[in-house]
Amino acid sequence: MKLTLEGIQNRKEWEEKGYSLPQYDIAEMRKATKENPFWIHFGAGNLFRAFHANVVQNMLNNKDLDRGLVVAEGFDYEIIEKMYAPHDNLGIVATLKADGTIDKTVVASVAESLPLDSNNESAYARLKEIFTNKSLQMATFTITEKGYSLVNGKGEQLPDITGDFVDGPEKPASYMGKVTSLLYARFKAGELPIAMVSTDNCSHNGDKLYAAILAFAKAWAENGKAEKEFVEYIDSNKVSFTWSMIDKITPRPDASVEKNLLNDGVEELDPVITSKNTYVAPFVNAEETEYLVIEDNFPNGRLDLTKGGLMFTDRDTVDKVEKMKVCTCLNPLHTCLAIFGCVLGYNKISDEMKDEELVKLVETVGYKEGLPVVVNPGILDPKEFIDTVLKVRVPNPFMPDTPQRIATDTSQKLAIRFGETIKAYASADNRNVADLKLIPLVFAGWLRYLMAVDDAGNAFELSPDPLLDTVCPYIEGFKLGETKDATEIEATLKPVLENDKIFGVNLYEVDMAEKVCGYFNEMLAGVGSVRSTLKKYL
Ligand SMILES: NC(=O)c1ccc[n+]([C@@H]2O[C@H](COP(=O)([O-])OP(=O)(O)OC[C@H]3O[C@@H](n4cnc5c(N)ncnc54)[C@H](O)[C@@H]3O)[C@@H](O)[C@H]2O)c1
Ligand SMILES: O=P(O)(O)OC[C@@H](O)[C@@H](O)[C@H](O)[C@H](O)CO
Repeated sequence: MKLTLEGIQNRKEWEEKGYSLPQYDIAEMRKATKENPFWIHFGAGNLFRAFHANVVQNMLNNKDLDRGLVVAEGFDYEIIEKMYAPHDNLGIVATLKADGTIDKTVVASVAESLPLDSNNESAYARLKEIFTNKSLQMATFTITEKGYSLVNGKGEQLPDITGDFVDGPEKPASYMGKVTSLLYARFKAGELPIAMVSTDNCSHNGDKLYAAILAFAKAWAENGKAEKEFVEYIDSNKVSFTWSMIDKITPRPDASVEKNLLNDGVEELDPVITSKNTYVAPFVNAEETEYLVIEDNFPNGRLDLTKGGLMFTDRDTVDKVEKMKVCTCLNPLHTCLAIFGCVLGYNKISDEMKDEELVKLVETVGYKEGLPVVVNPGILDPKEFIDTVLKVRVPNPFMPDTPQRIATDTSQKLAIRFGETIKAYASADNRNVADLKLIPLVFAGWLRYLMAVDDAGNAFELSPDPLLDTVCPYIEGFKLGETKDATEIEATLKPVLENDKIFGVNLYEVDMAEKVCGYFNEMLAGVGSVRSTLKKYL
């Protein structure tokens, strides 16, 4: 059983093994999509394949759509070369249910996959052709939070960005430069309307995309590389930068799922860790639960994607629902488990949900510290949401999610995942930041994590994070078994603790720095001291 257009011709063979196959004419769908694309996605990683592409597949099956999607990959071209091209853009989605069964679907909704690479003339020309097509309604993104950044960890502009600002839209090297050059082509084609929809886990994600693209438009206009009307176009109601909230736990492709598919007879499933550190395979594995709530602002109209389960609402509701998920009911709890999971030697998130202290930790951070300051968005109930996260989704033993995946880019996530709660306590008349006992423990846990030595005293590898080079030097002087006096710790860690980009607040200004240092010192005492610190405070 080969995962190619030819390989799935023998439908009976796949269906006998329980695979759901596309119920539409793939060639016809691809032709229609190429002629009149309506949806392009940037970021060909796992979430896109498990969620966006699967939604479109379901809608194609139900005849709610007649066209699929185009995907562009602008950071890690290996994903296209190694996973999309050899499999004719097909992918297997393995949905891991809480009862242990796996739904297996061959998804064929990706009509075209293209590297967003300005050195690849034909692919770039094709992308411009897509962007100048009147039919295009939306561009979605899953490129991680750092994908929108124009600066490095020290706040310095990235060299590619500086070069692109000067050189203009002809041949940009940076991701956002490339995306802006496609929008420039759309502007030149008659200021055609479009919705730019970030579906990354960052607060007010649409604003991040807008800020990056606007910076390019302004720089190009200032440097005589684009008309000033291009800036007006980006700022006009012809181009929207909608906010969204996305939710579907999508772990990296897992060996147990690969084995299951191999046992069915599916061939050539080898996962790859690309040179840019993306974990990809011809299949993706994800949970069943999914939410995609999007601000309903589509200047070129939109098809009725509610039939695929997407929810459309106003910006204020998206804001509330995103805050509920990203700042309280899911992602902070994930980060607690990621940090302490790595330090306590766990390799599976669901196993951590059998650990008495860790369960108490996430319950307290979630229900006691976070939930009281959450605003109910109305369309999803925060209490029910967190209940399902902690009782069904995260403990699902069939989900091969790892603390190491979630620990990726922690420095980029602490501010939104915990900082908003701290700010809410600081600004409420009836609350006190000092009542937050465990959020500072998690911050201390992160500093302890950065030592890259687990609670048993063994070295482990830190997950990739753009700030490692910036923050690790402050941690270098600390050794397991060597506690220090409080002033010494604070003096060393001050530049980190006062960095509001990392924590969302300056920890000194909210009187939390001392508490974090105290916890950190306790966790330094020796082998087992992370566990004993958790026991002491939980
Ligand atoms: N996996 C999940 O459970 C999940 C759930 C909800 C939201 N998300 C959001 O989706 C994002 C992607 O998740 P995924 O599971 O697809 O990850 P993935 O590792 O499978 O794919 C990451 C994607 O981002 C791109 N990327 C990485 N670094 C980049 C950079 N510096 N600039 C531009 N592009 C870059 C990669 O090329 C790839 O396309 C997450 O960062 C998060 O914001 C993920
Ligand atoms: O994807 P990230 O890197 O923002 O965060 C890791 C996980 O917390 C995240 O992917 C969750 O699985 C996801 O947000 C669930 O919807």
